[in-house]
Amino acid sequence: MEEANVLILGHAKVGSLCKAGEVDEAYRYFSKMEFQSLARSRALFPLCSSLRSKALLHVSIRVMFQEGHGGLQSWLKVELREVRLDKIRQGDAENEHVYSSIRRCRAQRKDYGLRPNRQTNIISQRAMKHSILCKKMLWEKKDIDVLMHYTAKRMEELFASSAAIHEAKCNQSYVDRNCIALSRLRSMALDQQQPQASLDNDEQIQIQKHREYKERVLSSYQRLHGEIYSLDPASFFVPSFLKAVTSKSEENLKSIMVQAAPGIYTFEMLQPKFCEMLLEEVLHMEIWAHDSNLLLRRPSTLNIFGVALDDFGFENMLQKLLEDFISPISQVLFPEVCGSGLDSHHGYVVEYGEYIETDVAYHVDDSEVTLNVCLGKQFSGGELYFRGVRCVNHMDSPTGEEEHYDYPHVPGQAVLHHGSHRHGAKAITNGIRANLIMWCRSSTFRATMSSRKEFPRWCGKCRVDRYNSKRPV
Ligand SMILES: O=C(O)CCC(=O)C(=O)O
Ligand SMILES: [Fe+2]
Repeated sequence: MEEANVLILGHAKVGSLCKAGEVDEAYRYFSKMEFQSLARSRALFPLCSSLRSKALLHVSIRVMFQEGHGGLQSWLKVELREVRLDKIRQGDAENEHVYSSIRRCRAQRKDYGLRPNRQTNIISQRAMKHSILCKKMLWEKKDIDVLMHYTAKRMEELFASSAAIHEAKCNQSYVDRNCIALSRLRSMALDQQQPQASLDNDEQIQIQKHREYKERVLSSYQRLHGEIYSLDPASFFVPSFLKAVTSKSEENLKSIMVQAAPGIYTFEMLQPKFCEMLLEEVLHMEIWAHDSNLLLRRPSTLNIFGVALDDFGFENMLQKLLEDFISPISQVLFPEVCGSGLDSHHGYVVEYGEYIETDVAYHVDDSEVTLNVCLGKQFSGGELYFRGVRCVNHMDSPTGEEEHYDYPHVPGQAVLHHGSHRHGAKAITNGIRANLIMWCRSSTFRATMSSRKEFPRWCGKCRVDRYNSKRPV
């Protein structure tokens, strides 16, 4: 095999087998991939001359970048699915992500030699930069060859790293609470009222950094669509939503809501034009950050790709959306947590793609109520799965059969749920999905919650326990 003929663009395993002269083994891998109907990935593997002789003569390098990445990702998923299935067979994983204990999870992480958060952070930052550059090139319509050249250089490294991340994530089966800590810090960061003395040194440093970050963004970012930074209900919302909420009638409000499952409400909300503009704005932010050598802050510990909108000047618009629209709806639908209204928020856009990031770990939000609206674009998979509402004491308790609900995202459509409703998002299997998410909070609820002794009525486990304790033995 002539070394010079070896062109390795993609899969680390196939690549290293080729390099080592293990052509038959490489071919076996490649055939397996074809067998899994991943034929379009073919173009990603411009293999060495010996492989070509095995009927792969028509391999073309000039494949669209996204298609190529899709191929790789699919291949990765096939492998991971097998790993996961093995674990299920061994009785080592129950019910997708949901039931297992924290102890087992920690042990597994140790096995992989990973500290997922740190590791994920480092890799994701690299992947993020890579993705943004690629997006930017596509945006500027650069020659696809240049793009492929860049991709080729980075792919092997990124691919190997993301395999490790995905493996770690697939085994994460307890409720991820990191997002709560980070979000607490974030909300403190810009809140001058917070008694700073109660914070430790690390927290103070983080807060200061966030403040500086926000100042830097706000002072130099040039908006693409200035008009979406102030709330314009008539152009943002579909007429049915606008009419129902502005009528201020509980009956009208309920008439546009579908209760998909207990405590999960869906309704048509955003106009396609607004979704499109918001997505363009987010891309514009990412490109600007890349060009300015600014590492974008992640919207939460759960998401690698996406932008915290409040850092970019959307704070007032989202606050108005909260006060005028989401709060009145939530007072009707979730009186137990926001009867007195919602008064603060954390708003962001998240993005998922076959290559970038496909799913979200099982978690609860740092919110009383969460608004989640799909912005598009075309995708399959990525369902939001819900597994029952729980208070902090019962976060990892099992899910009852009746608490299982999977919601398929639809562009423009919103879902509103209790922040403590345990949930996650399944992997998307095709395309790109982006969502606008707003964690909505009530200071009144938080103040009274901390002094309350009795069980919360909204927690599924507390309810069952109370019922059982009252039953005659
Ligand atoms: O991607 C989604 O739809 C869910 C994301 C989510 O749950 C979150 O960001 O808190
Ligand atoms: Fe969430």
